[in-house]
Amino acid sequence: MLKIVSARDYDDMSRKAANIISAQVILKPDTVLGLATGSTPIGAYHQLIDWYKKGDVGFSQVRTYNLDEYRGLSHDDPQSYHYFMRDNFFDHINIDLNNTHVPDGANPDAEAACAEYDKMVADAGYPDLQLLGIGNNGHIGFNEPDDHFSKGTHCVDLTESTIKANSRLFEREEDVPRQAYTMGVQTIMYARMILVVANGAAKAQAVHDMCFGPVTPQCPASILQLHPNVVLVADKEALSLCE
Ligand SMILES: N[C@@H]1[C@@H](O)[C@H](O)[C@@H](COP(=O)(O)O)O[C@@H]1O
Repeated sequence: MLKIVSARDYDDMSRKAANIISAQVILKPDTVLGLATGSTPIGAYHQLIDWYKKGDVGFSQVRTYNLDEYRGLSHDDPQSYHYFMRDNFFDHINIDLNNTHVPDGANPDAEAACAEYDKMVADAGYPDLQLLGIGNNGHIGFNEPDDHFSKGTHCVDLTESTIKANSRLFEREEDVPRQAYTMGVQTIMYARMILVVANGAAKAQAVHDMCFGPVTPQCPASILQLHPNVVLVADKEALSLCE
């Protein structure tokens, strides 16, 4: 079942998403969280930091598994998702960094890096709650439109549209890595609950296709229609084609 929650704007979307994550962690302090990068979830992370500082929620027993990482970036590279997660979330809450996991983009052996990550996520029993953003082309994690749905963690070639979209965070478009390690669609579907966040008109088509389009690997997010417990929190612009 896919439940749509409409938010007024980015801040409202972020607070609503943070409320859902926070409730999950309060109810199950040793929650396994699947986490996402990108601009969209930053507001939710900052809201959770604020509630942590006020003593409303704690992360001492939480374990996290991120969706993806660029291949070839070291953990300390400011463009890496390792760095992003520390900078925007982990360094500001009481999480044990040993309990946080991101695919090892610094390992050039793609097969080994992906197999190792898959095993870690499986050993953790898969996320209780998976937070997801959505790409303009309907990608989730870095699972790009394709002719089949992917299974476990694997190495992907990023599409031109993703490289272009993500280049805003790099100095030059040439600096955007061309490959990434990402959890597969099947792994994402193993999460017991999935929380998708989306804002802005650029996401309207992808959000529409995710909710109401055919279930097809051409829009990887569309498979979420088959998951028993998905919540989409999106602002009005992202929902503008869903009326
Ligand atoms: N790999 C990430 C995704 O996990 C993210 O959901 C998406 C949207 O990013 P944003 O939230 O910045 O629009 O793009 C990136 O490529």
